[in-house]
Amino acid sequence: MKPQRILITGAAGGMGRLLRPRLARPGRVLRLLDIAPIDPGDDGAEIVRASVTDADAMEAACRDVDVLLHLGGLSTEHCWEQILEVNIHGSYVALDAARRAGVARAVLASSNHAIGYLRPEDGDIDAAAFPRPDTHYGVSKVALEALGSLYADRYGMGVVAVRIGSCFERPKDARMLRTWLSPDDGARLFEACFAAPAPGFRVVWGASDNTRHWVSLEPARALGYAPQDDSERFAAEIDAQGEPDPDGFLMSYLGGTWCGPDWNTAEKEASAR
Ligand SMILES: NC(=O)c1ccc[n+]([C@@H]2O[C@H](COP(=O)([O-])OP(=O)(O)OC[C@H]3O[C@@H](n4cnc5c(N)ncnc54)[C@H](O)[C@@H]3O)[C@@H](O)[C@H]2O)c1
Ligand SMILES: O=C(O)[C@H]1O[C@@H](O)[C@H](O)[C@@H](O)[C@@H]1O
Repeated sequence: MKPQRILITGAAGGMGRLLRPRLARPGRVLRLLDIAPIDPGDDGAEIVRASVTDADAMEAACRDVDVLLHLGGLSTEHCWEQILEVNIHGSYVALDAARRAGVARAVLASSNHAIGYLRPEDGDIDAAAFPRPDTHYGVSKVALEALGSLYADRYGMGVVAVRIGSCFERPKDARMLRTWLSPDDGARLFEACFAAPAPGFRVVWGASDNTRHWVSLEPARALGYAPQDDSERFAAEIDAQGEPDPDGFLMSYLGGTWCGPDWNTAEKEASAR
């Protein structure tokens, strides 16, 4: 049987490193791509040093691939030109290379920041809510989702955009108790996205089964995701850091402080001119 080959872009990054051991298995080849160096490891992974903005390199990287897991790009706010080139154009290049190479499934790392301006106080947020991006970065994730929708409808690719909350070893603050995606649940969720039959295009929320939650997991569960972790086991430690201001940006918006003045990149760019 042909081994399942998964191309992971941005594999040198935080999530890529957390996911590599969790997604590796017999009969599967991980092809790991990044502009940054990647540990060769001893798991038989194929390493590709390339940019997601390089169409020829991406087409070569997509050859014989069954699934594209697109994590690569800028993972925080940047100036518009960089976001446009790396996150928006780079996502187009990656998806179009996948189409040309006949890759049937794409799983895209979208973000809570695509809907960052939604307010949890208005009730549990719909995972596939209409975009409310909080930054240029958030706009790039909306564009990523739109590209995914286009490639599903026009070219018949199965595409799942995961609006990831906060995927780290552990939650770091009171907001992340609401948005945390444990690395193990991250792997479970991506496996569900790889295996779901004929998903068409879906937008799902990427979080663990946190007691304190803001966004519905139902669309992800409908794909077969069965989360097993809950950030509550870190709650006592995080609560001991002190009660966050309930009216501050951190707790008022899904995107947290990214909705506040510290992340107003357009204003910073204007004042630097
Ligand atoms: N970690 C989270 O909580 C979280 C939450 C929501 C969304 N996401 C998204 O998930 C993805 C992975 O996040 P992360 O936390 O691992 O980020 P990260 O910054 O640690 O990793 C991103 C990787 O992409 C690589 N990269 C940057 N430009 C590239 C290019 N032109 N070509 C190829 N690779 C390039 C970087 O070198 C880096 O290794 C990102 O798309 C991020 O926006 C992450
Ligand atoms: O909102 C969050 O916690 C996370 O959102 C992701 O999109 C970002 O890549 C990451 O840097 C943030 O920590």
